[in-house]
Amino acid sequence: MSIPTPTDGASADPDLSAEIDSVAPRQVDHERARAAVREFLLAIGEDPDRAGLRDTPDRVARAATQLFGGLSQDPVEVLSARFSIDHEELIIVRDIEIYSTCEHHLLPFHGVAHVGYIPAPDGTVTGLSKLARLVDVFARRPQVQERITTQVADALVDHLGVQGVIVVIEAEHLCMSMRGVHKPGSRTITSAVRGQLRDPATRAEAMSLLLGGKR
Ligand SMILES: Nc1nc2c(ncn2[C@@H]2O[C@H](COP(=O)(O)OP(=O)(O)OP(=O)(O)O)[C@@H](O)[C@H]2O)c(=O)[nH]1
Ligand SMILES: [Zn+2]
Repeated sequence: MSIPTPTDGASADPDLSAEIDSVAPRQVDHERARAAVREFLLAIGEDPDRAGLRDTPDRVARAATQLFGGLSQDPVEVLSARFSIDHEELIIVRDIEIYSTCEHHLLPFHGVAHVGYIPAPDGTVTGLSKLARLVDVFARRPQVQERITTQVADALVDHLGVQGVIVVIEAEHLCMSMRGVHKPGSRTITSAVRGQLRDPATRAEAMSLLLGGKR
């Protein structure tokens, strides 16, 4: 499979350029989620009081706290871990496993994210794990893949002051695999490129490191 040359991931869709500064914590309302799942089980013709389902509303509500935990997390906080190592060249973390939930069907999509950036001119970087945490902050929300890609790139520009960033996400959407069009195995690839990485030579170097002999 070949990856298309990434284009600027910016979009005219206001949803895609949604404000990513400090978010007001939005904790899952456990009791409300529990009641909604019980109601949903009734709606599909199930008996929520049968033995196998009795604890399901509670389990789903607890799972939602993890799956949508990103709604109460602040990307600014993740990127507050920073230090200067006087490095002004490309830094890439690739193959970051990503699990998210499609906002159209509330079904999972999963795959890998690759994040590369050129630090700010003063050589300030963030911890490598923070790039993966940043991906999770945005993935653990009801999402579309394009928005996660855009939000990760913009967070690095806005809150780490990077000179350039490239984000590529490859994922399989279960809403396309197990229902609807029924195309298991199809992969959606999205990219966002900002700043110096929009230069064709720098972008080409980043892409070859990012895909690192995988294809
Ligand atoms: N662009 C984009 N589309 C997505 C994403 N996740 C799911 N979708 C699509 O959202 C669309 C919703 O289309 P609708 O016609 O409103 O819903 P639907 O009738 O369930 O569509 P089908 O999936 O084609 O059965 C579908 O084409 C999905 O494939 C995503 O991350 N990005
Ligand atoms: Zn979907």
